[in-house]
Amino acid sequence: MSISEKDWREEQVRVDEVTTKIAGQVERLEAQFGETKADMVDIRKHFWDEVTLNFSNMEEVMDTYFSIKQQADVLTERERSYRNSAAAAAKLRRMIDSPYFGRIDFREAGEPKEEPIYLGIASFVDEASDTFLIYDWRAPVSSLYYDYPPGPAVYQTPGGDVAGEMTVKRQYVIRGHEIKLMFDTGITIGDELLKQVLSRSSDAQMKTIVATIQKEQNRIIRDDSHRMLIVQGAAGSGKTSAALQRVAYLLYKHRETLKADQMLLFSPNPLFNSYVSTVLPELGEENMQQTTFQEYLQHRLGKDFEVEDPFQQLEYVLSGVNDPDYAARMEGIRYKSSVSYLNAIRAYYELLGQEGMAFRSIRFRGRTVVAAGTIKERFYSYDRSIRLPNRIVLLRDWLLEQLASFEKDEWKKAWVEEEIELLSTEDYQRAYGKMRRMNRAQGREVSFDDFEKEKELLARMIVQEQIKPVKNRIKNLRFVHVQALYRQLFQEEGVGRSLIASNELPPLWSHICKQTLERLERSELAYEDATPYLYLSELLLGFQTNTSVRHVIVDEAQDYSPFQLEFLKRLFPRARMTALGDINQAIYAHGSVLHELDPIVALYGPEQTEIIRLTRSYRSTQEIVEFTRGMLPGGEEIEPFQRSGEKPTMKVVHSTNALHEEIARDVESLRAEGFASIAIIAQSAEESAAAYEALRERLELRLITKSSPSFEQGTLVIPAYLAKGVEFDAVILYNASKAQYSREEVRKLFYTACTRAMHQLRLYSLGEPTPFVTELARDTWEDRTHEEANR
Ligand SMILES: Nc1ncnc2c1ncn2[C@@H]1O[C@H](COP(=O)(O)OP(=O)(O)OP(=O)(O)O)[C@@H](O)[C@H]1O
Repeated sequence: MSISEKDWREEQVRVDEVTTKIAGQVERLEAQFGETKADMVDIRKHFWDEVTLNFSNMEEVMDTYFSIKQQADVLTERERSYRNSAAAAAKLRRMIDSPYFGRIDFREAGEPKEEPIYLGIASFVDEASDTFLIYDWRAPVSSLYYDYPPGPAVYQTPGGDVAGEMTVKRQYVIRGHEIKLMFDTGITIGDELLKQVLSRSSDAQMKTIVATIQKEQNRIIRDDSHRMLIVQGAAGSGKTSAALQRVAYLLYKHRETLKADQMLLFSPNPLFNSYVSTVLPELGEENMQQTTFQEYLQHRLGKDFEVEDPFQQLEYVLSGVNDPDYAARMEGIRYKSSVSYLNAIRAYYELLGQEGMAFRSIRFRGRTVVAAGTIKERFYSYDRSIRLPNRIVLLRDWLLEQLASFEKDEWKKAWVEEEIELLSTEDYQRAYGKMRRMNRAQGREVSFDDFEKEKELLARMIVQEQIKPVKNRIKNLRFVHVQALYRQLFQEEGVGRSLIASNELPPLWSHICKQTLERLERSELAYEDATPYLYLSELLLGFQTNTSVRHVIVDEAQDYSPFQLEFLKRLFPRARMTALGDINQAIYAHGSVLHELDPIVALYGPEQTEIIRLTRSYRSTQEIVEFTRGMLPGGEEIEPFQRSGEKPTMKVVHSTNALHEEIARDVESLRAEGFASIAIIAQSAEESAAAYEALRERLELRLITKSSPSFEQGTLVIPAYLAKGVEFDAVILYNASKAQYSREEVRKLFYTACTRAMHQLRLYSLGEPTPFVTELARDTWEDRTHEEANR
């Protein structure tokens, strides 16, 4: 639908009017917070002038207290008002440049006239006329823009549904308060603006998509009625984007009660955090908290074990094929993340309620205070109907009593006397001072005329100091020997075998047991053992919980095992969860929760769970999507967005030298074509490092490793698993050979790597190419093997 000259002029006039008003408002706000700031400085400077200090009697002390409090309250109030006006001004300042991106004209049923509604990143009300010149994209009425083409339409409000007719739907690109592009959308016309947006260059950081949110994505963003929202979406279908706009939406909708730091995003790797960190600030919202599951495991288990991270595990899976233990490890990885193992651990916990608990003796200075056997006896003497973690609490209290009675006579022991003699004058003085303070705090004023009395007190204090760590260990329930209990599951005569249903027992179980025990012996915890170990420990000792987090978003959820999600549910008992994933990008060797949706749906039950599927892929050109989807069974369901480019290419070379020459030349030509972000994707960290070493002499480029702090624009060499979730203008697949990619286990990794490309995908193969490509329809890719280098 073409827009008339007159319409353009009128729209530009409106943009000018609105931006002038916004600028006026910004000026007023700035003046206002300038004043507040001056006030704050003044209050800080003269704080004590306004306060009368008098401590002569209780009444005066109280007066002094209240006068200080009053001053402090005034200051806090000014600071809050300053922060609020500063945030409002910052948001509006962004809107001067681009005040809005959409318009709908909507006539409510029963009303004579339609009303134009303009949508922007925040609402703007004209103070003079008290009318909304711009509506926040998250306002109830704004959902019409995302959900309907022109015609009959309905939106929901807290007061009920509002039906009517949409007569115009218009999209704008406004920059520097000038309309650059403007489209009217009809039923038959595709999304012009989306096409424009998608053909741009990729960025080192993700961008907001508010102007072009698609209907099915809008469902994800606005779903507020389920405890668990699962999004299963193809590569590039906007899962992460939708999740981030969802955070912004929820912060807006629940602005009175929900704060950004009550929302937590679990991302696939630390690099990803920097990639998505600009989206919310761009929308004028604060960033949510971000972490990785590994960070949490490390925090909880890092003191006791060397905890393997998922990337180390994956490197082994990729490169350890010739290791004699490989098959057992692979089977172990799969089994230890399965529902069957989760059930076995739960059954183990039940069993431990009856028998088999393991404890550590309580010892002090090499002597046993309470032996492990005695602790065990005591534990099983408690009523079996008391829940196991509660019995442990009873045990803890009992052990503390035992320790206290042990401590009572300890000060008379010879070692204490020796310790006193060994005290330097300084230590003595310090101990003496401390003793006096302690006594005073307990209301005892002791005179130290009596040498014997003084020595006794000192001796008691020495014992108290030394016994403190033992007491703390008891308080922290360290007397429960979780390591031995976990080990027990794998011991030859152990219980593991009996707990696992015989048809579920992995064939290589004995070998898995041997491997696991050897590793535990070295105080190492394999990635596949880390969550089960922690889960068992929490079942026994009580789950640690975080009740302040209200919303947990799990990105790349296909990489989580049922254990891990169960864990998150327990850890955040008051949170809703959004899990985003793509089963086709499940790169780890373990089973994925998304594979069969059952375990993930079972987490909160089907009534509280909503599943949304996204099949349209926005990232890559139609040619790249047609190529990559062929690699997957059922891939034909993935729909490309109509944006054309070149077909992916494959070039076979026969020496590493030729490989590097060709890649270097290709990068130069891609740069010359204006592509700013180019990734050379290798299979593993090892291969990336080798590629980087060889290419750095020929090209300016950066190597990305798991400890790189952020992505930057430019040419990168990166292992496939770190490129997850991220995108590049052009992707060069470093060595798509049969030797590297033929096992089924790496198909998804290969798919993930190829789907990172937005505009160009070029594959190189040293020797025979991967069957993942050669078995694809021949018209989906181009063979450039026999082309001259200088095409
Ligand atoms: N509605 C939209 N408007 C504009 N761009 C969009 C839209 N939806 C998705 N995109 C773009 O498509 C690309 C892919 O989106 P995103 O990274 O969110 O997908 P994803 O499903 O998380 O992908 P993957 O699973 O492959 O990591 C991004 O560049 C994003 O900006």
